[in-house]
Amino acid sequence: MIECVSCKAKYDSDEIIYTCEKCGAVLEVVVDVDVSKETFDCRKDTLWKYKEFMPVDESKIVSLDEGGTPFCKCEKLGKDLGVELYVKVEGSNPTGSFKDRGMSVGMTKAMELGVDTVGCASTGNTSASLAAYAARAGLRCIVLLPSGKVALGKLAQAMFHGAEVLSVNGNFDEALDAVTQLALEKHLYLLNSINPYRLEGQKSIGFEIVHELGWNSPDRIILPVGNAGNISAIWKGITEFHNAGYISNKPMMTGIQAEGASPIADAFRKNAMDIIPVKNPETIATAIRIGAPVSSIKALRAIYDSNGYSETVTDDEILAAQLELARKEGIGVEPASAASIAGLKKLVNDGIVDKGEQVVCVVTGHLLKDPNTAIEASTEPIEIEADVEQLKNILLKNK
Ligand SMILES: Cc1ncc(COP(=O)(O)O)c(C=O)c1O
Ligand SMILES: N[C@@H](CCOP(=O)(O)O)C(=O)O
Repeated sequence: MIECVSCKAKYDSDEIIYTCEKCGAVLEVVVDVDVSKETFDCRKDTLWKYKEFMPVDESKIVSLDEGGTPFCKCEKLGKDLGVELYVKVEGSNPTGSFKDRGMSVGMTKAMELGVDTVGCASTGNTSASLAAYAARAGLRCIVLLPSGKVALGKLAQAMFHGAEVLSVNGNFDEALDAVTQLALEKHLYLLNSINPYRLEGQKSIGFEIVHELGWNSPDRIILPVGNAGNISAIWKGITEFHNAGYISNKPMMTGIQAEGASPIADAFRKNAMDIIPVKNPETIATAIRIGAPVSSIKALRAIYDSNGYSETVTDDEILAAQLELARKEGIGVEPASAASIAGLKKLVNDGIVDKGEQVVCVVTGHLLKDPNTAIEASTEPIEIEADVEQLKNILLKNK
């Protein structure tokens, strides 16, 4: 069953519907599961390990073995900040971002519904993931990208996996409005996170975190927020495991936005439930360059209900955190992902995060998604001849 998050109107799971016909709010899939947590033992480490919680037809699964991503303890960074820090490395998914979790379940639903064309608007990662999963499923794929604002790696993925790529003169929010209209006119099945089945896949990040911690919740989960689906999904997953009795506590959900694209952090500051959309969002972290997040209600609920927090970080803070994570811990992430680390640093400094807290930062996409930003932040290679004496000189000079 699908339910409106606001007026609680109910819809059949066979209906292709994205928002409530009665009040216009976003929808969520209601799952009712009664299995013991031991059920998941000895299963392959993909999100389908938790298949009882995935409300789709098991015989139609479209998968690239997404999920089961690394959960790295960051001793050095954690010590510097005075917290017990873990990083959930979502860049290790098949196309290099957490979107694959959502796409696997969303594409399975598409197969169940028998659609022939799927589509999305994207700042890059959704399109890369959708293109790969559509190829796997054998469906036509249309993606709308804001012209000139998509990182190179993501664009290459969408094109190479065979999506029909449309470059829109406008920003992500405008592209999403346009593709949503196409979906409402039934030209394609929309697989942005406004589709509640996308979030069913992404909730598995929450499942894996508490499972990794021995069926315990961390004190806090911090993640970057753009269209606001992921924070909502992780909270849904945590809540479902809590309701199932697998865990007894829940984390403070903490959403970080870029300063130039921060409607949710702005609403949080005012203790409000409604956002004021940002007309011209701007940030170097193109993945979260979003002014009107479709899941803002779900995200703000997650933050308020969990006694969580929301904060902004500057582009400079994002780039510094990206470099620090790469150099101190060997974890390469794209700029948007580093917003979680930048946010943690700011919240420690401001005394919002307590010393000794157990914190999980979700880093959402791989470094190679945005090679240009990485190269610009690095020192150029030194040109030399293949000469041992010259090499030795350089080694000694740089020691
Ligand atoms: C790498 C990356 N991080 C974070 C986000 C933000 O996630 P959400 O839109 O679910 O808030 C996105 C896309 O939106 C992304 O591509
Ligand atoms: N960063 C996203 C923006 C779209 O988000 P979605 O989760 O609603 O698909 C992207 O990668 O395109």
